[in-house]
Amino acid sequence: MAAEEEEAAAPPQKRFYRQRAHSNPLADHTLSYPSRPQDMDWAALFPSFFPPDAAPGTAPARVEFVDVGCGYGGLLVALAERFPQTLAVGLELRGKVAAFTRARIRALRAARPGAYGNVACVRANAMKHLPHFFRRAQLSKLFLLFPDPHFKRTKHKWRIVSPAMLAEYGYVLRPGGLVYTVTDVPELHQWMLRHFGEHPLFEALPPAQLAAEPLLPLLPSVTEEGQRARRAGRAPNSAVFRRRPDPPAAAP
Ligand SMILES: C[S@@+](CC[C@H](N)C(=O)[O-])C[C@H]1O[C@@H](n2cnc3c(N)ncnc32)[C@H](O)[C@@H]1O
Repeated sequence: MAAEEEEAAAPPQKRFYRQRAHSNPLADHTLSYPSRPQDMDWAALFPSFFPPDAAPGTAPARVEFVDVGCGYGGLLVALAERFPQTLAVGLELRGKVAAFTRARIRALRAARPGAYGNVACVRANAMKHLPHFFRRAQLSKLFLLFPDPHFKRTKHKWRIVSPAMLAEYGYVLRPGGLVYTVTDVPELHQWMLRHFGEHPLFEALPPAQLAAEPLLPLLPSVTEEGQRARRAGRAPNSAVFRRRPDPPAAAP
């Protein structure tokens, strides 16, 4: 095996990918993103789902799950194992963290050919560019796991849950699609409950459906932040919100 391939196949070490805990999502970052969803080169991220010999007219595979602020990729790995036929992408603002997650997925793919081909990570600012990546009603699941709490009132505008962001989540999610939130910060949990509760496009999942939601028990401990919270004895607060059907069009 060539040295380059060996390097690509080795699991990455976090000490080479350290970065400041927070990145200002409103700052100017040098990010590349497509002008429109149809301009995104998804085949480069998920080559096994875009075979060159696909029959003409075959509908191209599309991302269905998005992990907003995926960090070091723990959820993506779990999704790859549980939903191997569903494309899932993690959006991560911090460059080195996104690079770690990409290297982690590369190493997993090399270690188990045929597996992990359905997950990928993109360095992106979900607060600015979500509709550049995804079409209207494209997604069935969105994950907001341990989002940055930004405690100070002056930084609340950096939070990934806000009326403006909910309008975008409502745009990219299909009716019936689900948003999963987990946080170990009770005040942020209340903030998310309030914003989703007040938004006309979302409703909290009724308790009986929440209890039967198969992914929910997994989410608090599958990511690196979740494991950190668990080690520190901080309890996770979870919620699931459903995208309501579109309201009827107004009469002309
Ligand atoms: C506290 S970490 C949680 C990471 C992961 N979800 C977990 O549970 O381990 C929050 C992550 O969201 C990322 N993030 C914050 N704002 C973002 C944005 N606007 N777009 C994409 N990622 C963002 C941060 O860089 C950070 O890695």
